[in-house]
Amino acid sequence: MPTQTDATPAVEFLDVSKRFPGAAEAALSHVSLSIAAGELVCVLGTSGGGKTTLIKLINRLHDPDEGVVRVDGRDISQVDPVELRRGIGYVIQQTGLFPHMTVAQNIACVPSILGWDRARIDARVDELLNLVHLEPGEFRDRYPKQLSGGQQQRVGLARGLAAEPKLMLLDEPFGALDAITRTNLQDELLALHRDSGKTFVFVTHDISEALRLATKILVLDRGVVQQYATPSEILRHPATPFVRELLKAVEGTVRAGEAAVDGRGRSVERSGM
Ligand SMILES: Nc1ncnc2c1ncn2[C@@H]1O[C@H](COP(=O)(O)OP(=O)(O)OP(=O)(O)O)[C@@H](O)[C@H]1O
Repeated sequence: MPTQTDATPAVEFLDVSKRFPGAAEAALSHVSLSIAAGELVCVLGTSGGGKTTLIKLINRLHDPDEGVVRVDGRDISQVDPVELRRGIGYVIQQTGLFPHMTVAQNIACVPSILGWDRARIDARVDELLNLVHLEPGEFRDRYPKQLSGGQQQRVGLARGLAAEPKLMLLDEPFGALDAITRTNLQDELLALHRDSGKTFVFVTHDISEALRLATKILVLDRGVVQQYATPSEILRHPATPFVRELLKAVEGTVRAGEAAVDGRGRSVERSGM
C-alpha cells in the first residue's frame, strides 16, 4: 500500500496540453490527474503516446502550452527549473552517466552540487551501491564504459536516488535488459518503494511490468488519458478499446476470471472482456 505521507498531491496536472512546433497532433491533450504522495504510477502506452512528454513536464524539461503542473502543491512554472530538478530524481534508459566520471563521481553529482560534506557523500555512495547490489569496493572507481548495460542502469538508479528526492521520475529505466536482470531490478524498485514512501512515476511500454509494479496505471494514447486506475481496476474494467487492446498482451498470463498474483503479492483478477 502507498504510504500516504501528505495530503498535498505529489504531482498534479490541471488541463495540461502540449504540442511541439510543426507537429500535426498534440503530444498531450487536456491532461488532468493527481498523483498522491507515496504512489508508484506506471505510465503506459504505445510509442509516441506522450509518456516521455508527460514525465518531462514534471521536471520542466518541457513546459506546457496550456494548463498548470504542480509538484508538491507548487505551480512549477513559478519555480526555477534547476532548483526544481535538484529535488526530483530522474532516471532514463540511456542512463545519461558522464563517461569521464567514475561511478562514485556520477552518483555524487547532485549531493556535491548541494554542498554535502565529503564524508556524507562517500557514505551515501556506498549505501546506494549496496542498495543496487554493486559491491562498492569493486565498482566505486570504475568508469561507465567498464560496466555492463544492467550495471550502468543500476548506477543510473543510484544516481537518481542520491540526494534523497521525495519524487522519482523513471523513463523506461529497465529497457534493453534481459528478463532476469529486469526482474531483479523491478524487485529492487518494489522494495525501495515499500521502504521509502517516495513517489515514483515510471514510464514503460510493457503492461506486464506495469501490472507488477504499479499502485496506479496511467494509460495514454495519442496524448489522451485513456484510463488512470489501479491495476486491478484496469484488468476488471478496461475503460476504452485502446486499454482492452493493451490487455491482449497479457491475455495468456491473466485469463478472464482467473486470479494471478502481482509483484506486490496482490491478487489481481480479471473479469471477462
Ligand atoms: N522535442 C520534440 N519535438 C517535436 N516533437 C516531439 C518532441 N518530443 C516528442 N515529440 C512528439 O510528441 C509525441 C509524443 O512523444 P513522446 O516522446 O512523449 O512519446 P512516448 O509515449 O514517450 O513514446 P516512446 O514510447 O516511443 O518513447 C510524438 O508524436 C513525438 O514525435
